[in-house]
Amino acid sequence: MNFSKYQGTGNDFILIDDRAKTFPAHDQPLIERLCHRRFGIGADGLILLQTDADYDFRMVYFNADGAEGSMCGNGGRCIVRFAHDLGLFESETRFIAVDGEHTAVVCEDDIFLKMADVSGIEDRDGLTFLNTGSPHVVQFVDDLESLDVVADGRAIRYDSRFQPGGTNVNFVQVIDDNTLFVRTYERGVEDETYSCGTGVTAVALVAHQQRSMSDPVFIRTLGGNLRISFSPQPNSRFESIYLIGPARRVFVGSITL
Ligand SMILES: N[C@H](CCC[C@H](N)C(=O)O)C(=O)O
Repeated sequence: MNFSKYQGTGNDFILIDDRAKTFPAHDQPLIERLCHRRFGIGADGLILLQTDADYDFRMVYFNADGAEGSMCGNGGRCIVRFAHDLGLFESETRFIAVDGEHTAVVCEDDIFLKMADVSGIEDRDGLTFLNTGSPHVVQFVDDLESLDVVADGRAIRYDSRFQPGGTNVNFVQVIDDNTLFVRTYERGVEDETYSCGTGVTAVALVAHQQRSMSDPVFIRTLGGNLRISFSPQPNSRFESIYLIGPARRVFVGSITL
């Protein structure tokens, strides 16, 4: 079985053209092994591209632990690039994912990915929480460089306030008026990743609400730079949210099952 490897700001994914629906999508140990960085290809997640009668394609996303995940923003940009490389559309596409419809535009290196509308930002006993397709905590810190993201992130990920599903955790340092540095602990990978698309989207919206940051918000991650534009609405609602940044094919190969 053939696969491609893509990365979006260092969040890396195995992409499989599953239009023939032959991939064993319920084999969780197999997906976990393929994502394993010693026993497999190595990736933060695995994404199937399937057909859909009403859209250009369907995105089915699995976390590195093999379980089907919620929406993945960097993976969304990667599957748009993959579909473009497969010749499924020219410059604009419409696809369906676990959190509903997405549109995207390919513009040279960058993919402009429209994210789901956000319906509110909560305060869960002192922690800021919102859902941008995946659940995220956003916490501002003063010194992000020296923070123990894995230990501090894991404590919040398993905190009772976010059970049963748990949450992803983003730590943010303000760099200047419209730039933030973000590091993320990702649920389902159970580690820090180089970047998280739904995570930085959550961060940008919280920065607008709590720090009056205007769009576009520029984000630095360990794996590169992203920007987020959005249209704020009353009651902490946000529409027309775009996650903008690069997504590239790294290599192609075949899996020996
Ligand atoms: N890396 C992804 C997030 C995956 C979400 C996953 N970790 C979960 O919440 O289950 C992104 O770029 O948005």
